[in-house]
Amino acid sequence: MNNEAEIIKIKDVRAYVVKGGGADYHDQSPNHWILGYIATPISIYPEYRASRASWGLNVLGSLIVEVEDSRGEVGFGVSTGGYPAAWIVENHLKRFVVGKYVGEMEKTWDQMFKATIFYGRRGLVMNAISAVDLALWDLAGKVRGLPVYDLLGGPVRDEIVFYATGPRPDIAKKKGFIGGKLPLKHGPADGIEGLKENVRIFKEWREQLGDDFLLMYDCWMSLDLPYAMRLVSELKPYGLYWIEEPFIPDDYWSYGALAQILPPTLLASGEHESTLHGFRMLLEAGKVNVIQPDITWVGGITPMIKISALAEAYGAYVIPHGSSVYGYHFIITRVNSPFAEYLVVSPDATEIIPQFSPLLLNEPTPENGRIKLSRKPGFGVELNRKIELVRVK
Ligand SMILES: C[C@H](O)[C@H](O)CC(=O)C(=O)O
Ligand SMILES: [Mg+2]
Repeated sequence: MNNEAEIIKIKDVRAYVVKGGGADYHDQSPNHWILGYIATPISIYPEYRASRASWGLNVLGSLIVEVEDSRGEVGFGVSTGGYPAAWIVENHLKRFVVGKYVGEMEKTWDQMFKATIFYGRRGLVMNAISAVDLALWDLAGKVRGLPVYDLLGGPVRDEIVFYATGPRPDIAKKKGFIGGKLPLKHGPADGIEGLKENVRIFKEWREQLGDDFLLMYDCWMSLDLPYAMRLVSELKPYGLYWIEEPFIPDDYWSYGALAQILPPTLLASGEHESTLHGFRMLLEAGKVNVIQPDITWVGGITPMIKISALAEAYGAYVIPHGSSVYGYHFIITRVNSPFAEYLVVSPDATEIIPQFSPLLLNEPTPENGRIKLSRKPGFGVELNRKIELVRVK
């Protein structure tokens, strides 16, 4: 750390909310594929089965946090969490940031986490902490003139390869992705007919796409153990690479039970998990092979360093959920993160557009299924000032 950076202090923190896509990629118009007929825990209620907008998956909006240092340099970070998370940043977290020197991420994170345990640990509070932490890493990179991946120890590979999440794995394959993750359509409430339909959809894609293309199913917490066991048994002959998030995050024991019948199919989960201890439970009791922290939800880059090291000790991959550029800067520095997720956010899943569209400028987007990161300082992206940022106080 150069001496100059040591004495540069943070003088202001600002929180904003943006509606319409961005880091809250579920905040889309109701006819977007991501809000359609996809199994969720609340699908057991027929009135909430056909559309994920019906029960409010798109209510939050994106959170943006800016941190400004005494020389006027600004770093920013993003998350979901919308207005309530922005309020937490302005009215609670700010005090742990203003007056710190640029680069004090570990101490700031520890203070923000410990001061919010009484109402936090997960969800909105971790969204808020994430955006602050990412803003601090962005600023630290800008002050030093280095990309965040250099602050994390430097790249272990030249480029990142991707799988794509969405209902059109055929387009993903044509565009050079190494695999596709399908949203599971039916959950237990759709009965045996729904289960057979889930299997039929998967089988047809496998036959169309060939054996070497990775194919996964994302169950978005919607299954119970007996259903998951049967689904996996029926999909194994068709080369299910991983089954993702079959159960609600706290049910580590169903994860552990399912893990016993899975190999060679992998068990993936963790996008709604947080804290080092939460991931320890997922790895130890849940026996997951792939953990998927979302860097914009889990608390930012700072906790990722520990969580990723823990996963390595368990022989597990770390393939962050979503996370866009924040994930890319982390993944490129970690041996146990062999590829990345690209979440298809074009409404009909036919185009490859930036994951956090329209929030960021210069957001890297896979070309031929891969990305080479630039050497721009910080995370190398800027806020798109043409969209409406609403300041929250
Ligand atoms: C498609 C999934 O249901 C969800 O919207 C995104 C997700 O969980 C993932 O990308 O993983
Ligand atoms: Mg998922």
